Amino acid sequence: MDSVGQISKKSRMICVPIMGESVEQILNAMHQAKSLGADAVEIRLDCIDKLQFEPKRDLKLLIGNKPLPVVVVYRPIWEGGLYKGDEEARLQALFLAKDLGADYIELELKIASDFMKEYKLSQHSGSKIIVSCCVDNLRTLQEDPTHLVAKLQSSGADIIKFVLGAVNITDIAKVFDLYSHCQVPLIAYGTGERGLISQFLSFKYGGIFAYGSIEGNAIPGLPTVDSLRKVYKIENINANTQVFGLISKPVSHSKGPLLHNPTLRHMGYNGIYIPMFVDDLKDFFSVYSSADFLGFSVGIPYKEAVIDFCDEVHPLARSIGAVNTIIRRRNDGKLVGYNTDSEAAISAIEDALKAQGCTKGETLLHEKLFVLVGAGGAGRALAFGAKTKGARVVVFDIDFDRAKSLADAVSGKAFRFEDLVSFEPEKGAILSNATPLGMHPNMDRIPVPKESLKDYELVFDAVYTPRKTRLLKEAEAAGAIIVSGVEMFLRQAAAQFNLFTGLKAPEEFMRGIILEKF
Ligand SMILES: O=C1C[C@@](O)(C(=O)O)C[C@@H](O)[C@@H]1O
Repeated sequence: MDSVGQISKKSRMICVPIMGESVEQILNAMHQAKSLGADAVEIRLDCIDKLQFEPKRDLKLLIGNKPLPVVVVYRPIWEGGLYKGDEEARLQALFLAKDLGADYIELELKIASDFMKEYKLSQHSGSKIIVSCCVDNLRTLQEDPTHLVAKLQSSGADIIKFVLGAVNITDIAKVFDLYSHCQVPLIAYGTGERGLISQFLSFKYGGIFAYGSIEGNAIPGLPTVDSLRKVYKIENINANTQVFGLISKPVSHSKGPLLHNPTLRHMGYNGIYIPMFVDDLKDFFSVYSSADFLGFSVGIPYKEAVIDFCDEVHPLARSIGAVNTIIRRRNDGKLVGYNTDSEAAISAIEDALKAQGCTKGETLLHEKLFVLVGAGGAGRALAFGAKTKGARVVVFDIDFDRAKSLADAVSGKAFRFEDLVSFEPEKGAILSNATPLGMHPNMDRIPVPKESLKDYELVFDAVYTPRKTRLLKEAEAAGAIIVSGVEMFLRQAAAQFNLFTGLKAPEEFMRGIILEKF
């Protein structure tokens, strides 16, 4: 906001919605939001216990003691809120909030014009008026969202707000489109996990608010303020920021954003790396086809299926049958798929062998028995990598056919998962886990019986949360060299960074982040 109280499209704020049930809770949360780096808070009066709420007394307390600019919302049940009482009393409370000096009051589109007439409110006088509209599902909406935006604008609002229940991440592209149809400052976002990207990218498209929560998962679809400030640093985002993202389902477990975002900044690259909850690859690639979306990591369960959506696939990725990295080639916009998992895992294993004094030069895995558990995307990358280095590969998977087809592809042998218990590896064998067993939160799981671990020279676990899985702890106790999935994660991400940006990834910097944050 400038000195005459106009809101410029450039004034951008991180706002925390507060849904406390008592005035005391709200006051505490406002202070917490401030200490975490929020610029504004949104108080939901309809969440306060209605038996305790006394508008005059409580609004005085709340507005009189606000540590940050405050948006007052009193959401009625007919717009998805909790307020069920008398409409006149609700509107009077909002007017009172304005009188008491609330920085913003929010009015629902249905009542905004009448309210402003009745209370003789005009733009640019005292509190700013936000006029909002919440839509559950684009598919059942009777009109085009741009019409709604036009209606919101003609209400005379200082700021307009469009909130959408995001059913698919592709809905959010429609939300981004609204910015180009809007002459007044706009707040637009999608709710839920599929709407998350609308908060990260709000400032790219010209939004004036991005919402964050105080604690993780408190409000589905909201990142924490702390992460918006420290991981994503969204205050730096602008129209030219290039977008990289992880396509996955689920996606929230990934530590990719913790690693890629600081690295992009460290290299002075104007980019952001965000989690993208994708339900349907075809829809996703047809909607997010602009040059702004420059590269993607691919996670579970899409590493194999995504091949069909690449215009070109690197031969290694093609033979593995799994792509974990896609770039939109800058000169022709084509999607090119790569696999950075394979080299990452195999080089991590070889370096660990070298560090322990095994010196067979380039051919450390040559002729070694490579026992692989799990024949999914990660398993395929490991099997092909090991085979390329001359190892003899054996594959276990709960789906025997899957094990067999991978084993055949690398001239190896497949075994039934049940036989893992009695399998006796030769001395010096390498064990690799490429199943999710042992991953947070099921950290007590182990893919092989611990008694069998003594025979392995080295044990690798592709799981990277936790850093030292139960499998690795037991293997270490049995005397094996251990290699954590964190090492593979780091290396695949560094190779991805090279492909995404065309720059040489600062590996030592990235390693420092891993040591500090993982
Ligand atoms: O397997 C992984 C992990 C990952 O999916 C993630 O969760 O960040 C990112 C992928 O690039 C990588 O191949």
